[in-house]
Amino acid sequence: MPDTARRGLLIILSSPSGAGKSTLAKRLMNWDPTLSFSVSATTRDPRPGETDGIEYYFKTRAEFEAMVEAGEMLEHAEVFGNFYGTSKGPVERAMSEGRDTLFDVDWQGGQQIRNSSLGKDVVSIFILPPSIAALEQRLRSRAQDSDAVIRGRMEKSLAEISHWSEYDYVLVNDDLDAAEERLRTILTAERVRRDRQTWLTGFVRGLNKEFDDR
Ligand SMILES: Nc1ncnc2c1ncn2[C@@H]1O[C@H](COP(=O)(O)OP(=O)(O)OP(=O)(O)O)[C@@H](O)[C@H]1O
Ligand SMILES: Nc1nc2c(ncn2[C@@H]2O[C@H](COP(=O)(O)O)[C@@H](O)[C@H]2O)c(=O)[nH]1
Repeated sequence: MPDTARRGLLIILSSPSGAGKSTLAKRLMNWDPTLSFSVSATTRDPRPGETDGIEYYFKTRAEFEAMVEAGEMLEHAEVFGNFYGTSKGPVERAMSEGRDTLFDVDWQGGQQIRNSSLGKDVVSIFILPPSIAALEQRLRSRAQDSDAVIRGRMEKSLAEISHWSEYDYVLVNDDLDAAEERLRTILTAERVRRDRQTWLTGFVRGLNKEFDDR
């Protein structure tokens, strides 16, 4: 096989709040521990059981703004009244090691990553709930947010859903096992495509060199 370094894929998961991104991301990470999860920074308060550096890096507004000012962020956005963002460093490191990175970001983050210099390595997946009633039921059964927060998130759900067509894939998270299986299939197919491209790039480079050396 030609010796061309393989680049990691950037796998973006977006959905309205409560459709199941974090649940599916955790399942994918269990299936393939070589995946790197992009831990975002946020100004939102930690939920019970959340640990700094695991689910998020919890920041004050001033700390978050300083990261943006320093040009550290690949993307950032205000979502439900708090700031969320992705640091460039860990993503670039994982990519250069050929490791695929999973992102749980809203549509604004998805757009910014797609439009960044890393955009050609993006595979974007939009996750839909089976119904709006199921979405609300999931937010309530998660039992992590106040009634007012859940109402606010439900009000924004259609605006988030309106961006579905910007994504490479759309999948309905009805049955969790079935949705995980569909995600695995997408990832496996996209990896085959990437590896084929990497191989071909090296092969054509070899042909050019052979031609030049004649
Ligand atoms: N297919 C499913 N069927 C039933 N419940 C589900 C399913 N997928 C996820 N859930 C549940 O729905 C709730 C919300 O899921 P999760 O926290 O993964 O959503 P999310 O999209 O990451 O939300 P947010 O955008 O707010 O972070 C959780 O309690 C989770 O266990
Ligand atoms: N643009 C970004 N959006 C992000 C990022 N990390 C998370 N999110 C999105 O925020 C909402 C709310 O998340 P929650 O943990 O408070 O429930 C959800 O839609 C996430 O996808 C990020 O780095 N950038």
